[in-house]
Amino acid sequence: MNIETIKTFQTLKTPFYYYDTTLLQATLQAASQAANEHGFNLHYAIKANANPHILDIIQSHGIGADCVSGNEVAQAVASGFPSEQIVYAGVGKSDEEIRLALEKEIFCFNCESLPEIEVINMLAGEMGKKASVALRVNPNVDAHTHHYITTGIEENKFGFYLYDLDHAITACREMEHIRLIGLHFHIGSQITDLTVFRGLCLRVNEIQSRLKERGIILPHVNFGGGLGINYDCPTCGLIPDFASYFQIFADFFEAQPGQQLHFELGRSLVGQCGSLISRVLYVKEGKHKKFVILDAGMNDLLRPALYQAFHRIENLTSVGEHEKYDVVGPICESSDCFGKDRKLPLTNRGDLIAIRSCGAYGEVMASRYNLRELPGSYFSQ
Ligand SMILES: Cc1ncc(COP(=O)(O)O)c(C=O)c1O
Ligand SMILES: N[C@@H](CCCC[NH3+])C(=O)O
Repeated sequence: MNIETIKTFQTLKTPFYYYDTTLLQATLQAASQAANEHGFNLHYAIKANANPHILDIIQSHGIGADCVSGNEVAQAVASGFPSEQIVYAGVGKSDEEIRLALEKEIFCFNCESLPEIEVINMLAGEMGKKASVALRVNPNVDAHTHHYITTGIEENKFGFYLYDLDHAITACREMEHIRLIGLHFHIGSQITDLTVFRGLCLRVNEIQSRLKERGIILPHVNFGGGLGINYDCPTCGLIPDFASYFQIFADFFEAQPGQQLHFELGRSLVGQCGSLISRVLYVKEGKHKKFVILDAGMNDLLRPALYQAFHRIENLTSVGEHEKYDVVGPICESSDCFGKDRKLPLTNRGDLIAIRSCGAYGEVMASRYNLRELPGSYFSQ
């Protein structure tokens, strides 16, 4: 962040999210180019950041949308994502949400259980429509990420378990208002070991050859999202290595003739462009440590409290000698801590602090806990 930007921050009410739109544009460009090289279809997982201005920028790159609620579907449509590029996943779609998605004629429901598909079939019938459906399969592939954000092993609630798949396909084919068009996978988030995706490809190959023996080839395969970002050193990896990520699917997935591949990236598209900017309210000396108390709390950025997630913390306005601090918020919870023993320049009341890599699952997970205001958002020019 340059001096002019920091000067502007001084005039703004903190805390707020700041988005570097130049970086966002460059990231979207890199991702689209890498996907296009292989003819892959790219969707943006709106759950990562649903700020309308961010959505405007993303949809202008011709990227589709992956949604997980009726409101996300409505927002995607309102933001200009074409219906035929909208997919909708989630283990608990309500009747109202399903009706809305049918009305908007989205490309595909990524379905997670037979009871859900039976309801979609019934509602589509009532509305005189046919719903396109992909089965989300839980492939039992460990994503080697934080336990809370692993979604593709059998203990997780997500998707059809492998032993249920044959039965589910047969059942779908008997439903009058369901058009079965594909398979969907999403094994977890913040995956930094790319060999995990190779493992996913190999498992999907096995699943496909089993289906092929039954004469079943579905035209669409969706590999979900999950590509991680570098939280330890954002500047070392401002733009994730999309080329290597997509190359894995090109190399290891045995696509059937005419089969289309889809991806739903969230974090890797928006994570590095956002920072949470806050002010130091107090510096408090404890017996064993010093605390920097910010005017931002876990209600503004939940990730450290929820997943013990690491985010880099920078003092934007002080330089010089360093000290170790615990950087905490004002919320009445001990987990309201953004970082322990962080080395920062000698820090004072009024200093501006940036918490980096907050573009994904930051603003969108903010709450009004303790009846605090929601954080604002600003964008680079
Ligand atoms: C079904 C589905 N697709 C895509 C994503 C996006 O994941 P990520 O932000 O890790 O790319 C998620 C979130 O984990 C998801 O649940
Ligand atoms: N919210 C999580 C990721 C969950 C992704 C949604 N399935 C995070 O901040 O890392």
